[in-house]
Amino acid sequence: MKIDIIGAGSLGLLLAGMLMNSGCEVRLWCRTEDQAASLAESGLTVCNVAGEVQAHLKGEAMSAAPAPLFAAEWLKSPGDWLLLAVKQTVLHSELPDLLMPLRDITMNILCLQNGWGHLEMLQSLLPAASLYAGVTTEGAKRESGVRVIHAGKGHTYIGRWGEGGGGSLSPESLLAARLETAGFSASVSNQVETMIFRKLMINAVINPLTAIWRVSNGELLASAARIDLMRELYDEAAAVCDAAGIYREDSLWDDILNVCRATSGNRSSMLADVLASRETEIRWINGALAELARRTGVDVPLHRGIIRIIEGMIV
Ligand SMILES: NC(=O)C1=CN([C@@H]2O[C@H](COP(=O)(O)OP(=O)(O)OC[C@H]3O[C@@H](n4cnc5c(N)ncnc54)[C@H](OP(=O)(O)O)[C@@H]3O)[C@@H](O)[C@H]2O)C=CC1
Ligand SMILES: CC(C)(CO)C(=O)C(=O)O
Repeated sequence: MKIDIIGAGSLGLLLAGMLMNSGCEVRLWCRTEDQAASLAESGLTVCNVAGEVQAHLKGEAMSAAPAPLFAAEWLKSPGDWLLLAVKQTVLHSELPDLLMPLRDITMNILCLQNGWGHLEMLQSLLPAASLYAGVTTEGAKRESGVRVIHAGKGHTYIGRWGEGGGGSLSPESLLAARLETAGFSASVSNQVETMIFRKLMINAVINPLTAIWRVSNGELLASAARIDLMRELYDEAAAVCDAAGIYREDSLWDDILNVCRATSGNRSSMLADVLASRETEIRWINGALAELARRTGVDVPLHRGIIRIIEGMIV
């Protein structure tokens, strides 16, 4: 299986390193020539949280190049899967131009972004492509352009966007099997919309509060005042899901508390973005929820307020 990955950040490097280590052909498409050159020189290292090396690929084994070359190269030599491992912000701003030459091409694309709204955008941009959502609880943290930490082992659900799931020989089943061979836990889901919303609810409660209070995920549970506000955000989000007819498990609130415990030392991705003065993904997480609330006639004043607070942090 030949896999292209656009985005050589935390998740992209983790996927590339583990897939290549298990013998898969991977082409990695970076934002900068500098990172592609560093990877060709130093190779790629994946470590676990204890600092032990899980995979090391030598520089000469790497196929890394700047992303603007991707479309022309793909047309010359097509891959089986394209994995998009950039942030929502980039997916909506720079990726459309980069992918435009593939507009009429039939190809399989897996979108790994947290949040909601990107799949519709991509489907209208690339009407011939088969789009899949990848909802992952893997934890990845890039240490440098050539080194990534596998910060937490999770599970990845892969599901066809817009249509029911396929059978055992469907492209998504083969990709899930390939990820399993690489050491990940992965399976196919034919309820991908439910999975996306479940992850969105978790991110909508945890991410903005960690970013505002500048605390780790676990520190959200340190006081009753923090938990109360989390609960109020959750209740608003749950009302939106119910009004929109989106299934939600009864255990979801407890699941959110458990994510805080399981990732207690983690800096959420939104806190990391705020600390690095990068635009956050709030528009596609709480923002998507607020938009759905508007369409279903539910009021979500806390989410609306929190979106403005986070957006005001980046100038
Ligand atoms: N990290 C994780 O554990 C998880 C992440 N996700 C989701 O996965 C997505 C990616 O997250 P993550 O890997 O953490 O993010 P990172 O910011 O670590 O990585 C994004 C990468 O995209 C690159 N990039 C930016 N612009 C372009 C471009 N025009 N062309 C090619 N590459 C570009 C960045 O390059 P540069 O650094 O040079 O700017 C960076 O390497 C997000 O939507 C996130 O919500 C989901 C679950 C877990
Ligand atoms: C689950 C959580 C909150 C883990 O940090 C996450 O997905 C994120 O930080 O974006």
